Amino acid sequence: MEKQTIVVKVGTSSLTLSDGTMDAEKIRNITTQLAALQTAGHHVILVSSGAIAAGFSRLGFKKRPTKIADKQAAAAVGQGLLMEEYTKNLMAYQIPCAQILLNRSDFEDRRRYKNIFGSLSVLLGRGAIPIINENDTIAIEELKVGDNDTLSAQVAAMLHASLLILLTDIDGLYTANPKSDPNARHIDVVNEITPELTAAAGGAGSGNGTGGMTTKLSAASLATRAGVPVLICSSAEENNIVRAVKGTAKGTYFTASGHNMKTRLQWMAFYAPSAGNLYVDEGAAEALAVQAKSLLPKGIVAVEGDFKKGDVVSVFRRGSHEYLGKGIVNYDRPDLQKIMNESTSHTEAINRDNWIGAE
Ligand SMILES: Nc1ncnc2c1ncn2[C@@H]1O[C@H](COP(=O)(O)OP(=O)(O)O)[C@@H](O)[C@H]1O
Ligand SMILES: N[C@@H](CCC(=O)OP(=O)(O)O)C(=O)O
Repeated sequence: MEKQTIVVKVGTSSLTLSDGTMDAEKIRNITTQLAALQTAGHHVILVSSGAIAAGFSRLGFKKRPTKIADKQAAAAVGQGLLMEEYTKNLMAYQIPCAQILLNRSDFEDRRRYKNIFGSLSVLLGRGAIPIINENDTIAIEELKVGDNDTLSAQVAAMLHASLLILLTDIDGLYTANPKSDPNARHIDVVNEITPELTAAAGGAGSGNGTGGMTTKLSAASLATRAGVPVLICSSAEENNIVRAVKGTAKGTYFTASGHNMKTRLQWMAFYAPSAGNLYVDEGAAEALAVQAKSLLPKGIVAVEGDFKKGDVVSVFRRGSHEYLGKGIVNYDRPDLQKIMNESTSHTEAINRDNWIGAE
């Protein structure tokens, strides 16, 4: 096996018993497989849900709570218990594991983004398995929509992983939710995430999981765009993580649509807030969208926002306001405003290397 970086995301539905509490046997099974991959020389990162499941009964709830504050409290208790379980299992293989709690928004701040990358790189370089979960106590949207799927895609993209494995309680994506539609057919390979496919993806199947296939598809969209293929497969099949890496697991495989997007461009494409808008004429729109050229000040017809040199701005076609992409601008707004629309040669407004076009 060639040495690879593998990100595995395991959902609540794959870590729990039918009453919603943590299943230690399932955790042991997953860690055994991760240890096998790590021992074979791969870099392995686990994104694990399950904190709420591990904590609610210890906190005196009879069943999995539904109120946000209750879930956050349960997760605060359960996260430690979950890590205790992973640590104990991985210690048997002398593999250190690390807890990292993140939220989607941590990727939007450039310094935090770099820090995540920095510590993950050290952990992987020193043979540890990072175990990531949402920072549930402070999560706002994530607890409602089950965004560990997205988080795992963000991590896989950042690390230029060879594969993102989304382990769940079903063996892949179907044309409809098989739990409610007996005619649903399994989809083996997805080369393009079309609106029809998104419409076929429904919400969570059990009372334990959140997000269902909807969040798995948006995760697959982010990862594949950054150049990382994705496999959705079942955690119930024996040894399925190892089989997924070998290419023999049954599941739905999403081929990478992009090419190994540079980490700096990923930040710009997926997370960077836009500090302003530029509107360009037809010639400039053609140069950007078709000829893969830089944006010159002469092609800009209007600017909006109080942006500064080095900020990320969005670019639109004049008239139709079609979104063309995002880039790092080389001027403060007042300076660009003075020279826009002028044909004298100037430094590019956005250099091609700092540009990411719309899909
Ligand atoms: N088109 C579909 N194909 C397969 N599963 C689907 C589909 N639409 C909805 N689902 C549901 O998604 C569930 C998996 O998501 P979820 O319960 O959130 O799991 P996890 O906890 O692993 O994230 C499946 O059990 C299934 O019921
Ligand atoms: N962060 C929460 C789970 C949220 C989540 O994404 O759940 P799932 O859809 O089961 O992966 C927890 O640890 O309980």
